[in-house]
Amino acid sequence: MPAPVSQPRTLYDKIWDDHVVDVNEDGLALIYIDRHLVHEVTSPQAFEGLRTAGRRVRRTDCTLATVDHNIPTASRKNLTSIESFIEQPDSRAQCQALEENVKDFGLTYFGMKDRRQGIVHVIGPEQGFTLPGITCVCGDSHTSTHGAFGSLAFGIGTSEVEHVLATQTLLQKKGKNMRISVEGKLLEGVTSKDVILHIIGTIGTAGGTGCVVEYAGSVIREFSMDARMSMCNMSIEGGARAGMIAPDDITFAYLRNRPLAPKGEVWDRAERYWRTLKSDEGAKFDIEVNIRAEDILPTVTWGTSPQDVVAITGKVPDPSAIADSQKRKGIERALKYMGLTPNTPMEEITVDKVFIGSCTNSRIEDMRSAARIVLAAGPDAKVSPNVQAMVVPGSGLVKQHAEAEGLDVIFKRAGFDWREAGCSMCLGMNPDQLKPEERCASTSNRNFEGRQGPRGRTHLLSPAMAAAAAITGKLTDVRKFLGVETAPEAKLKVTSDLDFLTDSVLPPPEPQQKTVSASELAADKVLPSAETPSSVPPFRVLKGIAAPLHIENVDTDMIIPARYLKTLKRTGLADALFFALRNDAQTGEKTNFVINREPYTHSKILVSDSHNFGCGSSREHAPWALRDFGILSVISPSFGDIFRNNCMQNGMLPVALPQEQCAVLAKDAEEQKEIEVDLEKQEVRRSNGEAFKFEIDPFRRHCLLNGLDDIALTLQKVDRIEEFEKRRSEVWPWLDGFGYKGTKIPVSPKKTTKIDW
Ligand SMILES: CC(C)[C@H](C(=O)O)[C@@H](O)C(=O)O
Ligand code: SF4
Repeated sequence: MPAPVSQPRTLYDKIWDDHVVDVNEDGLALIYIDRHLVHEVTSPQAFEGLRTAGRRVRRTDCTLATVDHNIPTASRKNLTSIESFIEQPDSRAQCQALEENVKDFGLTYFGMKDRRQGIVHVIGPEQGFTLPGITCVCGDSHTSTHGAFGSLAFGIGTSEVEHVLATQTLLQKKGKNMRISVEGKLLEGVTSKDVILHIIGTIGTAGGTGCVVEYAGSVIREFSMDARMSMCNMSIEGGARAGMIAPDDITFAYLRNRPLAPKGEVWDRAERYWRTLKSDEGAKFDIEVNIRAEDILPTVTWGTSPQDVVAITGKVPDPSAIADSQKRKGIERALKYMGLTPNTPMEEITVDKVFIGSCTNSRIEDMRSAARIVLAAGPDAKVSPNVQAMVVPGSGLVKQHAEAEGLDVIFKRAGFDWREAGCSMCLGMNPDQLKPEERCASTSNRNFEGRQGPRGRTHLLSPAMAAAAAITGKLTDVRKFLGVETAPEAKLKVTSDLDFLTDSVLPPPEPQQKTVSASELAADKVLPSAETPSSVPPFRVLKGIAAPLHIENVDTDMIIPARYLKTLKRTGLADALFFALRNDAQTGEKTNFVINREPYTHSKILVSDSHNFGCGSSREHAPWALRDFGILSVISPSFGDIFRNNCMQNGMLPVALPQEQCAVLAKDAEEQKEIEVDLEKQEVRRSNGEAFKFEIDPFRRHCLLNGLDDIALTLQKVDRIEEFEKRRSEVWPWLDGFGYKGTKIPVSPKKTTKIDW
């Protein structure tokens, strides 16, 4: 509850304070979640958990579901059902499971036949589901996108998805405040994508770990909402779980008249509140980073981490010039994977594929920016003969909007493939994938090994740069296409998003404030006692062989590639663990990778001597795969935030120790000496008896030691949640279910009380 506070507060502090339902003695807070987006990959196990426990979705009016990751982007002209349309059986099963679940639990769902369907992070803002001042979560790391509206938005794992579905709250530790200011004037041809790539290159992929980043400065203030979303989207690539931008007139103009935005007097009231959402003068930031706009050039990545950036005018780095041996090895490894020779000018790198899409860059402005370059290349410009280029709009509505502006014609005429909405080749869970060693200029956000297909090679860049690469067949400085006079008839006609949101095809918004009260919920369900043994096995002391790992920034795509996320279960993933490292891509034979070798095939612990283990995607499949293999504890100098949380939700212990101690333990592991992780004493013991102490939140320690289930514990606080909801309805009435009439929603809930939008 907002208490009278005299201290200057940051935007993050304010939103946080407004959402605290309860705080433990050790500072762990239960925060209320205003908006929950759900997709097919990270939700099946969560719904199954609800079913098993006999729980329902607490706030169907605050939950919105869609399919995006698995779906084909081929024409939907012949689409009758998911069953007949999706060929890959495991992709089909996940999409069908979501369709079942939204029916069973009474959720609003944008299916493949609904033109509002699209990537979760595109449709939330588009519909006005995302609003300033809210907390917003999704089982997806790029939920940070929604912070562009001045909200606290972050990705969570599947266990937390279940927690939010059941309780509409999350247990959270407050992060640090970080501010990144970009001041000055951007050079021609430099876009928000270049700005965020430059920032990640500056702070590194672990730079924002444990922080919520506020982007500030004149450059950010001048950015449109689409540009702000591209920036906040990639906060996770900078290690931060959330990024945010103070809402302003640009934000309000974007939101006004969106289907789910408040209307009339409620809008006025909301806007008055939203205008208070900015960091106070003198508010304290734990970390401040200042970037000069003039230092940013059109930027691309050369390696396999989003921090591996270089200006397009630059060259592939030369590892022989790097003194630090670990860094040098990292670069050598990345260059080998990328098939690049040191000192090659970036503009000489030829590409095989171009992908314009993903939740970073698939909005209308991204489409326009790419189309502008195609136009500037001349009326007869064609995609280079050696290149296959695809454009995948972020939602059915973006597609329709782009078509109304004739952008599809510009792309198609030049030989681009114009597709239907979805995540597509961003991670290739559908048929859109790179072949081994194919090189792609991609507007997505991750260039990890195997990200766009096994052994595929990714260069991240802006939509304009991607279009330029498609035409020339090489990574190209987009500025070569600027200042080119285009024929008057070739100029783009620009129309408003709202034309596509308010026409007769969409049901008009209808404010509705009915919610399931906590007492209603409690009445038909005896709450499980907190001390009831749950399915999470307790963790006390773990002794055994540890596998040493010497790779920096081990991302969750490396721990488990996307194609193994298509499961409906939490088990059976042992063979998928570190798949690309354990299996030779050419021969299919087992490699010499550490956990393939004796005695490490029996590892119970994994020791990384390098930072940022488990960064990237929120896939809980990463800890599930480790656990299935038999590894129950990971020791590393630092962890990706979501991965760390996900481990603890599964009775696994992530231990953060100083880098020197990790190096000592990794050496012990190399020598096949056993290591003992003792949670009770909070220490890691070497075989010679030396002990390294570690820190852990007291509450998390208690839960792990006793195998306690967070949901059962939270449901014991149902009175506090109900109290919060009552006040929320009074103070922020626009947050209760606004919405659709329901006529277009193709679901008929079976077991649950139906709450219409
Ligand atoms: C599938 C999902 C868990 C994942 C994420 O969290 O980011 C995906 O969207 C990705 O981009 O890798
Ligand atoms: S990063 Fe890619 S896969 Fe993940 S949500 Fe965005 S578009 Fe989808």
